[in-house]
Amino acid sequence: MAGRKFVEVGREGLDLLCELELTPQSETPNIVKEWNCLHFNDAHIDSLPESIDRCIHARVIETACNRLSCLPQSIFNMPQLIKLDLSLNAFNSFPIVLSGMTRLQSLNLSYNHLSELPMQISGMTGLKDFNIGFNNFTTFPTALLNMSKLETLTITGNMLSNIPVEIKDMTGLRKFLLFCNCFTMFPIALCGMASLERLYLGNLKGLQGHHNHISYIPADIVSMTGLESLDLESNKVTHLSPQIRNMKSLLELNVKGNPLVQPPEHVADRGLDAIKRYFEALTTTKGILSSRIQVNLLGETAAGKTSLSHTLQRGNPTLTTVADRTRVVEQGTWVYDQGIVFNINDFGGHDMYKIAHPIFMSKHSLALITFDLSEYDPARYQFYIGNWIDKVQEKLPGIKMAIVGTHIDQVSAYSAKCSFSIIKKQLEYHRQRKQKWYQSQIKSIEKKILNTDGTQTSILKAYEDKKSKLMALQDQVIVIHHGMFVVSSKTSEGIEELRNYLTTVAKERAVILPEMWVDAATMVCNKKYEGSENTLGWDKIQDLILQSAPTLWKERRPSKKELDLATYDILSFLADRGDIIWFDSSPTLKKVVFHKQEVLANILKAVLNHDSDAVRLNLQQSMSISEPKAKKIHADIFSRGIISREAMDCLCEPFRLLTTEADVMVELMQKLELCYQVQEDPLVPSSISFHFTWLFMLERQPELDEKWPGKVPPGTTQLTLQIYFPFSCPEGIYEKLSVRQHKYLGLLKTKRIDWKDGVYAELQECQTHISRQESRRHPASSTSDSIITIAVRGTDLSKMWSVFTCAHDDLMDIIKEECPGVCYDKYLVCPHCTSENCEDPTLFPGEILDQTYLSGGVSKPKQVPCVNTGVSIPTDLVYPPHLTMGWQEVVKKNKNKLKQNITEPCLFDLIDVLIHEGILSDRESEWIKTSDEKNAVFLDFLTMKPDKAFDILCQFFVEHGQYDLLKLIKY
Ligand SMILES: Nc1nc2c(ncn2[C@@H]2O[C@H](COP(=O)(O)OP(=O)(O)OP(=O)(O)O)[C@@H](O)[C@H]2O)c(=O)[nH]1
Repeated sequence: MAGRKFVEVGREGLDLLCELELTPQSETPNIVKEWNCLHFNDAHIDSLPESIDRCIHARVIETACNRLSCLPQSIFNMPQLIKLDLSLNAFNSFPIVLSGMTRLQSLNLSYNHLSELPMQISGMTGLKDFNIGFNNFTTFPTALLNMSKLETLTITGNMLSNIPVEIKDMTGLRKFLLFCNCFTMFPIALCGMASLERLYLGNLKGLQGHHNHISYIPADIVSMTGLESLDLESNKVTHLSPQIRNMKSLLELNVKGNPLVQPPEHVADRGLDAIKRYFEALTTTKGILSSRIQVNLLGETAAGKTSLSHTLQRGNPTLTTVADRTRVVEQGTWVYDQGIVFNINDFGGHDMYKIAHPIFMSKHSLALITFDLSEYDPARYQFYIGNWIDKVQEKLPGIKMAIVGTHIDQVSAYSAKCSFSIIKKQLEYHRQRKQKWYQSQIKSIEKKILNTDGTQTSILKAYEDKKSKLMALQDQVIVIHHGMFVVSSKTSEGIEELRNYLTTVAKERAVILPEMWVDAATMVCNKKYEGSENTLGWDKIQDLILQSAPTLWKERRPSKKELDLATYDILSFLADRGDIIWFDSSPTLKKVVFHKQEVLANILKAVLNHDSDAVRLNLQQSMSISEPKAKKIHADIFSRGIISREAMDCLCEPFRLLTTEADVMVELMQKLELCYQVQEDPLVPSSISFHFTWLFMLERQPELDEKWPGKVPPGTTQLTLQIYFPFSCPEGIYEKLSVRQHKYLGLLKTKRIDWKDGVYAELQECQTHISRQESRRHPASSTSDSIITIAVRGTDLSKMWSVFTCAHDDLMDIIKEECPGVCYDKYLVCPHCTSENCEDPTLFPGEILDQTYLSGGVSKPKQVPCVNTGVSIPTDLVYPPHLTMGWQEVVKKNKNKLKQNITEPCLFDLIDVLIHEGILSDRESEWIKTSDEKNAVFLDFLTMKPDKAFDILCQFFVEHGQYDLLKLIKY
């Protein structure tokens, strides 16, 4: 038993050892002999005491982040030592004393200044895991070649460009990490290594100076018969070898961030199986070089988008008539030549339809921001150009954009030149303004990081995450084609330049596709014009695929599963290039393909129409409803945003939808979170109606003041979160949040009251008030900052936090899904200040809510200062329960439920992950697996581990969809 006990020691242990060093003859205290884990990280030391060998049972020494450049000789006398962490120190040469330590299994010397290793290192016959990442190696240290027992070797972040052929002698090597070196070619010597299981040759973001630039993968890679995982992220690979499909052992392949042509990026994004199927398809049919790109024309009404779209498509100057207004989207195809085709989306400029634009835009598309140069008023830059840039970047950060001024025929050359140079300056000012915002945010987060105590790993992680997200977004700020195009759809002036630009981009993005896919795609696209169906069902799609499939493939008689997979492959490539709209993440909607996008656009237009007269006319013309009913439906839509199922059918009547199609449309509206469903009378199915938050026109009713008075009532507490969007609130964010809240209310309507910019709801004995308002105006750019406020009142803090954190998490999810590029900042308003109605309340960082656990395993102090009022307030008013108790306590509190719900295979997987991350030892794992109460013993071990263990546990539950278990430990 004694041997299994873990005794860890930190700084105090180091102090005691330093005292013992002064008295070499003294007896070693028993406690020192019991220590087996010495944590001396970040201890500001430049040497370890010679007395270290008094810790005769020490198995692990962690002394990262110090200034060590040598080791005490006595370390050699520590026979039990198996793990030594010397990372982030000052070693210029390898500490030779270690070379005789045959039992040492894991040695970390990363982030030192090593450039060579002595031959004696081969004496470390027990070494399995060796990390020399981020040193100064320019060539592979040949001393390692004799170490046949080494299993994991990390040489990340050095300057290697070659690996010697003798590497094959390292027969024990399983995992080889070579991220961020200087490889320009795949190290061919590795191809002979049948034992290698995991190989990392990618690059890490944001790392300066170290980059692998591999562009070619040799076919010989198939000889790596043991390879399970290959990482080539952010290299220059264009073609993968078709042989890759013969690599039976390969389970993971990361080729993100490569300029892929074969397979195309969208195939690679879907994982190794999709890549293998792609190459399989290339064996039955030939590969065709093809480029079909979606071009999105965006801009205000009458900017000249439709005329430009027609001019590009027809190859002749074409003007629309004024009456020809685009609603939502009009689609067209411009065939440049056989291999290059553009799917043009011409979006209506009307405000209401902007919310629908992202549905039609693919992330690999191009955006042309279009404006009428003859009408251009520099004072309205933001309206004509700026808002559109912001909108596109919010929704699809990193997408390629260009600016197009139309009506050049109506502008003199001189004024065109003037406008051109003004707009250029305005674009630059816009870019700088955004960049400045990011810089100030990064600075403020860096300040927060500096002012946070290093033990607060959880909040530090939240800050670091925010910082890296801000830095990534800052890099993408308004990447716009350097020039601006000026064109005329009347005279064709400038059209040639625009066409050249588009075709150059298309050529750069050409990919190789299996002919079978291309043929199937043509069949589906033809249905847009030939068939009478509004949507295509799964069976119909499979019919088309089978019709176009080569005989060879059909003769193989593909199983149902094979046919389903081929259908997925073809549909995802069609969706990626914007030929169809397909919601593959929804179990019911994925069986339906919206191949006629204008049908979808028209239905959205009919339902979201703000034109009261047009809707009245539509209803009056409906065959299925009486006049009084039509009036009621009209009133419901325009006063309350409510559309009954009957009304919906009536609005969709002109599109002659089949019942199944109408059902799909209704489901789609909910999936897109345009509305929530309410059943007024649980016994009457026809009382179902849909509430469109987008259509709410009413102002906040004064009666609401009774339920939610301006001042917090005595005995009640208010938790408040403010999310602040500089420049503007992205369209649809608030509306979606409001719809999403309905999932907690179910079919009940009585417990919520909506108005144009807010919702009040009663949930779990708490009151919730979510609202959106404009704050500061920026006259120079004619934009306003916006704030979404989530407030919860009640008397039971634990229930309040649960409702509050759910609403916060919903909003964060919506931002991630809908507008990952948006700028925002968030604050928790001090509940004490709110109760006192303080004009200038104390604001706590909103990132508090991004933490998953309380660092350090110790409870927070009971009080925190409210700086602006100078009083102390209870901590649980600012920190949710899981952050006041410490995650260990939360796990212990819910141990019974966790114990009952973690299955054995799941537990074993989790143990593997924790061993892999160096958190559980093999002995601990054995102990758990052989015990009768496996889950209980596991949880006991877990609560003794550092915070990283909790992160891994949460991540594991997320990856395995075990949200109930996650909720148990997180909220
Ligand atoms: N002289 C001239 N007229 C143009 C040009 N481009 C468009 N127009 C005219 O400008 C008006 C608006 O053009 P559209 O192409 O319909 O504009 P839009 O951006 O599609 O407008 P919405 O559909 O409302 O969003 C029409 O009367 C066109 O004939 C151009 O380059 N030169």
